[in-house]
Amino acid sequence: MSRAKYLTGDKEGIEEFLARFDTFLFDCDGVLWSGDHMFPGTKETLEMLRAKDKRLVFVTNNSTKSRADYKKKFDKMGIPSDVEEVFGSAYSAAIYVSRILKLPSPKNKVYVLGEAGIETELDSENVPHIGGTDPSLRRDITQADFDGLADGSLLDPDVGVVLSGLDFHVNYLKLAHAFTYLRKGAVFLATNTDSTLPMSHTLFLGAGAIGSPLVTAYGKDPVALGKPSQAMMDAIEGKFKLDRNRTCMVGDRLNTDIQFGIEGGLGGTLLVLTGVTQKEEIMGEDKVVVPSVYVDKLGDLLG
Ligand SMILES: O=C(O)[C@H](O)[C@H](O)COP(=O)(O)O
Ligand SMILES: [Mg+2]
Repeated sequence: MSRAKYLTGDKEGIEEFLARFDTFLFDCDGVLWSGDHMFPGTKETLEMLRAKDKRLVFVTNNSTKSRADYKKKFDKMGIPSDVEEVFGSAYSAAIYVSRILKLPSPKNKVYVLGEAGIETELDSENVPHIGGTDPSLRRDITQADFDGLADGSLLDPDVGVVLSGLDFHVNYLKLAHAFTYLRKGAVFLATNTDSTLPMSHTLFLGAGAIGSPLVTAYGKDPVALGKPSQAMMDAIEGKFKLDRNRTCMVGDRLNTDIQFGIEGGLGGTLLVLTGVTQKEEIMGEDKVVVPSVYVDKLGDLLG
């Protein structure tokens, strides 16, 4: 038995739950889709919520895509959306660096371990950056690299931050650059530290797994700016003027999405079982992170 209420098939319970909220914060991977495969009923459920005048915000930890990239994905999936409804961990990290950390220029340059989504969002906040998708880094490390990192001749003196995210092109050379900047005093940030990535209806290495070599070598954890970080929730509240009590977080992962909603004091959290979390993880009276309600898949909200 779970403290969370099971709503699949409970038409009345669904209607009552949805009526409690004006805004739904939607996680993406594992809730709307698995990679490019949209779950059945997703499009219709989002349309139903919009027809009820609910406001939707797409809050993803996937930092490989920018807000504009997600808008293109929504368009490709046939999901009506506005780019301003997307708030990803890459954007969350970019505004943290530019508006909260605010290192004095020129020492505010970011070394990126990640994909173009991070670079695009740093550009949107006029934050200088290196690394990332630089093709010159997609090769084996050489003795000259070791020597150049050691004597500093390969280092950019303006790098003040290392930002780690999901990187499908990670290698020893990129990690060696990031590690050396950390040892030189750079601030250690992460877009998110999800251990796994839901993809093709199974799990692969997530951003947290990609950045873990740095954590092991450097001996310190990064400050993560994605879910469950409340810096992200505060930024979302500020941008969308949330009434937290009338806001619900919809997610597939207990230690990011549901924890994000609970720690953010939202009116409710809804777990779907199409992503990372399995039903057994919310069963039993001893579980710490438990959603308000759960369904097998998002489309079950259609009743
Ligand atoms: O490893 C990652 O970055 C995450 O698994 C992934 O991107 C999660 O995306 P979300 O479920 O927050 O949309
Ligand atoms: Mg997810």
